[in-house]
Amino acid sequence: MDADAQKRAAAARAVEYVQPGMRLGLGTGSTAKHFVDLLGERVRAGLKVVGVPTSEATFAQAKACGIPLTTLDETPELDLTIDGADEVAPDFSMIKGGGGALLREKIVASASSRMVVIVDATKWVETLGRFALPVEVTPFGYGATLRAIEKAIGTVQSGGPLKLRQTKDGHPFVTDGGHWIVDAALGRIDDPKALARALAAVPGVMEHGLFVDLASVVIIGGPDGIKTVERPVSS
Ligand SMILES: O=C[C@H](O)[C@H](O)[C@H](O)COP(=O)(O)O
Repeated sequence: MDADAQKRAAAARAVEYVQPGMRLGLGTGSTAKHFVDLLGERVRAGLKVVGVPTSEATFAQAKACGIPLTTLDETPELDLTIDGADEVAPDFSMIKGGGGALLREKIVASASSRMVVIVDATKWVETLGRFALPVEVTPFGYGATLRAIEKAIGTVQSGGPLKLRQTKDGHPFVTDGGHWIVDAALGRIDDPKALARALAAVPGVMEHGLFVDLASVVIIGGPDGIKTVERPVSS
């Protein structure tokens, strides 16, 4: 099985967590796209659910698939969110935001009773940080915010290059919320909770891609099949 087939297999397993009548958070990215696709098949076969998309891309896909959609204004509490991730560690801390959807993804996941994360086996890592950590910032005061992010990281661990995410034509990548993204190449993140707190305290940071204490199940699609891991009981 190649990586894409592993993602689809994980997504297919995640569909089994969906029950009739559920209010669902619909994730973003190439793995979540498989889930939305498979959920659409179930909906067209008669399953009744309602979804809140975490990005404009997922909104368009879910709508095209015929999945009934709502918003967090109409439906502020969700039963289950299914989403991908860029890295997941054994304590279920994660890096998300490789596709730039982290802010809406975190709001939707936080409004959900459960979050099921679907990944291929390459994303399951011992320590987070090989994937550059996305930090979403408001464009106003960008230079000052960048310095403050650097300092905040320095209070917790050693830093690394911070890079403004750009489109192919050299313009800043703009998120669905109208913000920019700084990718922090940290190499390793030994204390995700402490780093999450430090980054959240920086004015100008709208959200960061560290998701801690949110996922309850991780479904990993590997070359030899699917593995489902339940969140360890925290001490
Ligand atoms: O912003 C994007 C999201 O956090 C994605 O869920 C994450 O980047 C994983 O995406 P993919 O499934 O495409 O690797």
